[in-house]
Amino acid sequence: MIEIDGSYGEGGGQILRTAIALSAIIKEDVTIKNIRRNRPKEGLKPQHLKSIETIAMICDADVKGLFPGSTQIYFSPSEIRGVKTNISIGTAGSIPLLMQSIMPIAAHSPEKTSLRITGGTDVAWSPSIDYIKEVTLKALSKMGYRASIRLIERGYYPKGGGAVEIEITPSRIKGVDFKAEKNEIYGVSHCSNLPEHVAKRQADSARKLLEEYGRKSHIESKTENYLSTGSGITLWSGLMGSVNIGKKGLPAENVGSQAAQMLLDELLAKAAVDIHLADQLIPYMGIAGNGSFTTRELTPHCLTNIHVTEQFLDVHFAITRDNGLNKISVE
Ligand SMILES: Nc1ncnc2c1ncn2[C@@H]1O[C@H](COP(=O)(O)OP(=O)(O)OP(=O)(O)O)[C@@H](O)[C@H]1O
Repeated sequence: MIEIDGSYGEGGGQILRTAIALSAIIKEDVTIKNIRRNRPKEGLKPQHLKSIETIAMICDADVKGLFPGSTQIYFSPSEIRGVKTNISIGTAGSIPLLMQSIMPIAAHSPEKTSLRITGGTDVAWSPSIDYIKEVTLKALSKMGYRASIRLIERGYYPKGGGAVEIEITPSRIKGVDFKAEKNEIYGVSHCSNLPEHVAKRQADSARKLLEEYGRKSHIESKTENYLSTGSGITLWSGLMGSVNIGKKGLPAENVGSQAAQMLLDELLAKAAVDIHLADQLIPYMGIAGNGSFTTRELTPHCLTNIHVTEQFLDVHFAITRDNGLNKISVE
């Protein structure tokens, strides 16, 4: 049995997602203690509970300690199988983060996995659904990963009510040496139950700042009347993305220009992947047993994911410097 200390490094929910996913893939029991110790309110939140419940269903696992606020769980997996089911995280729990926990496992199933997930699609401290589709999945597809994602309705904090369908096809993950790419910039600026000009102003201000740096962009504006009220913007270019969520008191112009600035920070660094994709790729590179990328900054999320992945798989990640960037390679 593997023991993981959930307070290590970043000490957040990602340790849990990576540990449970890898436990299911290598079929080895795991105990995780001190869950989310470094967060203001430690223990399992609805998003984490639903992730573990869904993974337990996919691999017929025996789980102990699965309740809201729990700080220790024991997870004992069996065979992975394809499932077709609906999952409701409730309110605005992050759909992309639940997907992050399930995606590595579903690729190892002998059958397809089809999930319809309800919750939040565009919430703070999480990739947006557009980021998962346009950045994460694009990188993973280069590694042989096969999935399709369909956005049905957006869900914003606090009401949620968003819905997404994901279908994952069994696939073999292979390592890739990711290189910096030069691509056009795309984006989607959206709002719900707010005037049309909110999404438009977000898009216009992002476009304007990108133009000042000589970058042309194609940003769609969308206004809908969904269950929840909110706004946001996701920009992407190759394997770089940026996400910003609107909030009361933050002018739409700032939502757009901050997203553009975050993307520019990534593009100007000329690394292969952005700082968020970097941490997300680690478990897949571990599974593949090879691959590399450069990234602008090594985040605590990335370093923690490396540590957790190394506890489960017989891999070592080397961290070196390459032309002023951080290079991560599987050895
Ligand atoms: N703006 C963003 N764009 C893309 N990915 C993001 C963004 N913000 C966060 N992420 C990703 O979301 C994940 C967040 O993990 P983290 O452990 O912080 O979340 P969590 O499960 O909600 O836990 P906690 O509530 O404990 O913070 C990481 O993979 C991170 O890279």
